[in-house]
Amino acid sequence: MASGLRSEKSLACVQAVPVRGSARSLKAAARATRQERRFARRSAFVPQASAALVTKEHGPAPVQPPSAPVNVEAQVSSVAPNIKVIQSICRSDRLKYEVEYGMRRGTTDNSYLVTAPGAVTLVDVPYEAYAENFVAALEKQTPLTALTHIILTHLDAKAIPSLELLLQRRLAAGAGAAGSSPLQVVLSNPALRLLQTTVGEKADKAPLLSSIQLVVARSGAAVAPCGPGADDQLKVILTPTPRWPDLLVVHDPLNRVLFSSKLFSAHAAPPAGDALDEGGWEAYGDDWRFYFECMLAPSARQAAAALDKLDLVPARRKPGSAPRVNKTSAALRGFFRNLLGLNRNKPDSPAPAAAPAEASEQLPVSELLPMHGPVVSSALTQLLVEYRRWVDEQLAAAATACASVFYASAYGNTAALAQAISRGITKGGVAVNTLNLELCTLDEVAEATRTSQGFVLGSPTLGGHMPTQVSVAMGTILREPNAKAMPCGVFGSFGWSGEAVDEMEGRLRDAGFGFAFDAIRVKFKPTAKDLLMCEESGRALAQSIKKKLKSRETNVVAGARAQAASGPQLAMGRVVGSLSVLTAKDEDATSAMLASWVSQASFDPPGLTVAVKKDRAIEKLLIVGGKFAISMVAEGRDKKVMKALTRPFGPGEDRLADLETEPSPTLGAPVLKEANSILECSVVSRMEAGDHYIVYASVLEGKVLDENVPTAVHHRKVGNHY
Ligand SMILES: Cc1cc2nc3c(=O)[nH]c(=O)nc-3n(C[C@H](O)[C@H](O)[C@H](O)COP(=O)(O)O)c2cc1C
Repeated sequence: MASGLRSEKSLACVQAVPVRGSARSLKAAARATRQERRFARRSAFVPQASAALVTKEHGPAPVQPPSAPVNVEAQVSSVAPNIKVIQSICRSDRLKYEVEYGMRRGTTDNSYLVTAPGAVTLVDVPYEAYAENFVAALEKQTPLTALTHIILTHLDAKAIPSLELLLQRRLAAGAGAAGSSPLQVVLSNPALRLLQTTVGEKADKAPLLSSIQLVVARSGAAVAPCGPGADDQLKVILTPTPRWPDLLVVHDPLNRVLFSSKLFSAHAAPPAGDALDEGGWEAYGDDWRFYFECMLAPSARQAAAALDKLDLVPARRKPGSAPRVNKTSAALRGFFRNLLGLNRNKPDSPAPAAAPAEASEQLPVSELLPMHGPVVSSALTQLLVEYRRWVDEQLAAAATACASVFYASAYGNTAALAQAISRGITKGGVAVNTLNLELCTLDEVAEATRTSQGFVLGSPTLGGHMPTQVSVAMGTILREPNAKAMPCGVFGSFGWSGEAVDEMEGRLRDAGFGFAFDAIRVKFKPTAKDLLMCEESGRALAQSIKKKLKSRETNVVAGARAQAASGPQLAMGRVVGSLSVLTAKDEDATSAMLASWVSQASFDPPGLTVAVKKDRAIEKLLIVGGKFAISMVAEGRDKKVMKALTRPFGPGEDRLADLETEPSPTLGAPVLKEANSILECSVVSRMEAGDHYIVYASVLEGKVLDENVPTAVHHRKVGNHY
């Protein structure tokens, strides 16, 4: 298709190709129409547009408002005696170059500096916005002329300016003099091609490539020293995924750390002075999971292959110059392997730890050094266990049902919608394959359609139409014989007229397709409410797919559920809870749910827990720091409330429409006028508990509205449903 990066599929934002030449932009600005000028004033999020999507046929490009400067900082910390991490940090959510939404906690781009006798190795360079700060921080750690190796675990087009700046400064500092050994840049083949086509094509930058030696990484190859011993060599392992075909990780056997690149990353900026995951799972568990769901869940097969290949085993840091043999005891190793699910197909296999470490492919790790977010140390074992579980969940879902999300996006707005819809599908228990139409081939579109049970199509409106990439892909989808039987949906961001979504909807409707949710049209950048609606729409598609698959199997009626209930489930049904309505608010997004699994959990400070099913869209609003209100339902008024909240709701539908509400005093979240008391809460922590999250919240405010009526109790017959 349009882009040169044909083999790449992508969940998130397009590989933006810079629109070159300010002169061209100025001329275009002079020709901009009134509407386009209005667009320029209103469009808040305008990163570099994708030149492949925004073509001349769409008319002159609107004036781009100057991007507000993003505050970035660089923080350097030691993570091992000879390893430093340079964290390029953005504490706002403005740097959305990968995950397009939900980046409330900022992010970091991590680079690592490994010093060994005769070698100084830099692992990764950050995104261009950090370039100046990063190079300045690096220069404080080592003269640039002392660098012997750079390993690029993944090369994004937007990180290339940082690499260029580093190489320029290195040359200016006198590197490359006759007789000096060249700087080796180790990278995978796809990254090499990207570097050659971008830097190599710029006349002023091409000489930078001749100042370095490009080394294509082979899996298992030792690429640079990491310590004094002959065996102390950084080893490269290729772990490509459709989104990141160039991905590789690097193992340091001396320090027992893995430079894990995108794996085990999170978009969260640790507090100043903290490079590690202080606070462990409680502090970052949600961030790791969110990153996994957005970035790796759509490539679960490749993520599983990478985990199998790496075979990571938690190990203690080697004291001093201890021998290289992994001393983790056989029993401990067997335990971890079971925990990580690595023995699951070989129940009778002998304890793998019996073999010496050198003979096995296992990689002992005491810390994971990812590309984004905190260094994983205290939560290491749990994160390894959870990754395996998340991957297995995705593979299990994919074995039964899969949906494809096809989209294109010039400015990232439609990409943000695609991500939220994809997450909703995943949460609904259906595997997702998200393809950026600008980066994938038509064969991939056809193959994805053939292997899916539902699909969603997203497009921005450019020049009054959907871009050619979307229209051509749509033709491919329509030609697939199985497509018509699938539930589908359309979505898109637009500026003023929004024809693309109408065109897609019209063509699909005319061809007799059935829609799982109403067309989603969002003006410019989606708000919190739009994204919540997208998640709900994704979930609606997942439900529709599952319903179709189920209708082919035996129908499980509600009564059968009770009959099939076992002793423990029947006994669990006798556990009662007080009936309440939980309402959460975030910017313009509000959601509500009936909650009877609410319990007081602390006297001082006053605190309570609520169990929230993992697939609920409201879960997104109940992250740490999220605010919510609880309305305790009064006895005698429970039937009306139950009726109003247990009916099915469409995506974006007001769940409180049938109930009388008013804003709560401090948070402004809607609360029931007829409640006997209300509580306003702030989420302190949450943990996974089977198919629910247990949310612990401190109570900020509370008020009794009706002293005389007790709270309604929710009685059930069985414990396998509410
Ligand atoms: C060159 C150009 C032409 C556009 N033409 C239209 C148009 O005809 N109608 C419209 O509603 N919006 C138009 N827009 C606005 C985009 O649809 C809007 O910015 C949208 O948020 C882009 O979505 P994206 O971020 O997914 O690319 C245009 C934008 C550009 C840059």
